[in-house]
Amino acid sequence: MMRTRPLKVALLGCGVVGSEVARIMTTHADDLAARIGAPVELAGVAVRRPDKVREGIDPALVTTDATALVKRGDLDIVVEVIGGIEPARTLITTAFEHGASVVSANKALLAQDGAALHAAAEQNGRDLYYEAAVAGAIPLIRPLRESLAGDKVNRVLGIVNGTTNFILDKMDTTGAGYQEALDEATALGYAEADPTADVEGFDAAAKAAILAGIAFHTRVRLDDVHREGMTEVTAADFASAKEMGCTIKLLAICERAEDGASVTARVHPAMIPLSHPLASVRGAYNAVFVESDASGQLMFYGPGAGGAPTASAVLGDLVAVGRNRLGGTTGPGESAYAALPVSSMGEVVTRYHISLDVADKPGVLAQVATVFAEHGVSIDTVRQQGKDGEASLVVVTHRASDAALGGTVEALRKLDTVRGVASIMRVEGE
Ligand SMILES: NC(=O)C1=CN([C@@H]2O[C@H](COP(=O)(O)OP(=O)(O)OC[C@H]3O[C@@H](n4cnc5c(N)ncnc54)[C@H](O)[C@@H]3O)[C@@H](O)[C@H]2O)C=CC1
Ligand SMILES: N[C@@H](CC=O)C(=O)O
Ligand code: NA
Repeated sequence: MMRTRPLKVALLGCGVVGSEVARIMTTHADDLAARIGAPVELAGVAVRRPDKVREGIDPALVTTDATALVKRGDLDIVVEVIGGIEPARTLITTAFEHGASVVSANKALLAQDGAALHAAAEQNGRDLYYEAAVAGAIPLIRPLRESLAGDKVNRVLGIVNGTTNFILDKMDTTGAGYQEALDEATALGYAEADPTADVEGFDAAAKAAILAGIAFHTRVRLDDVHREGMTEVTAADFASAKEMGCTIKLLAICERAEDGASVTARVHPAMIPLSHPLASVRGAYNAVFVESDASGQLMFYGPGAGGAPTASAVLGDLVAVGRNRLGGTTGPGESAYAALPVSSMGEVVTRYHISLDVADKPGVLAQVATVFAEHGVSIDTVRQQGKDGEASLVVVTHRASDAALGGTVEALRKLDTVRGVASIMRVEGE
């Protein structure tokens, strides 16, 4: 039966995502009401620039005072799509204190302060939902939190940043320059307000922290995630990858250690074979593999960024939270009971592709191979190319720990015959 009193929703932020949330709330109002069991009323919209024309939004609802809006006391749900840490954090906490549930797309904030926000939601008997915070439209948070709650997740691996996938894809397939591709991703609404968050891997690391936390029932914060961005990936790296039958993607990888006693989370560019499904993830699409004991391997794929896809996830949360409000209940909160330690990058085990500039003279190859052996890193293949008395040596290793590889590279740099380490790239997905 439809309740006549509407659920009151406040929208904080009306940018790329917020404007799409408002649009769909209006155009799909009847369906949303039928699905929730009560009409949804847009009760206020907090913006920074009040003079901007916002099609479909009643100017009387627009305010620059987000704090006063969340303190109104009659709101059922606050949708936070401002981004950043403050004032978003205070606004969300204030919304809980004044009786509202919260839907947010803010991965940066959740990765930094998720535990405190969950606690505030629980203390006030309200919901905190954030499907849009990871991989845009792709349902990932709810499947991990709910559908897989009876299984044991061992690994989450994937492409979780649309902007960098868009850039790397363009560099690989059209030879476009980095800046040109980044400008296009920004114009399309994929990039963060400060795109450094995308290209330096902070955004993907925040998402990795959120995914690892839910997957392993353990608190994982942004600082626990090893992070390398993609700004140093060059056309030469793509050429090396092609020679190996690979391409390069910025990956987020969260793993449970083999003994189950700890977990790791990392973000870095990696070579993956062209035959791997992640290699064909194009543009701003995301794809995430989840491996669990009983389910085996699951793949989640779809648009990972952009206004409308992200709004889809926000509205899905809005419906879920709205139903909870009507039912006088809340959904699952934070689950961190396992409290596993998060190990450092040194303990991660994977394969490596290393490109060295060396002197082209007898004995160099043996010298280099000895350094690898001394550090317990086993070589899979070596390829050498001569160029005017100098040579380039491409070594691909078997699986080794990051610590062992680090020690190897340090020792290689000390060899007189090694002129430089041109690139080191991890090889995943084999
Ligand atoms: N754009 C995308 O593809 C996705 C974005 N997100 C997240 O969604 C959130 C919003 O992202 P976008 O819409 O892309 O950013 P945006 O920069 O287009 O929109 C944010 C809006 O909030 C406004 N704002 C800032 N401070 C404010 C304040 N104190 N009061 C009221 N309004 C304020 C800004 O003027 C801006 O219009 C961020 O947390 C972002 O990480 C999540 C998934 C995908
Ligand atoms: N900037 C982010 C937006 C979605 O989370 C991205 O590019 O993935
Ligand atoms: Na999502």
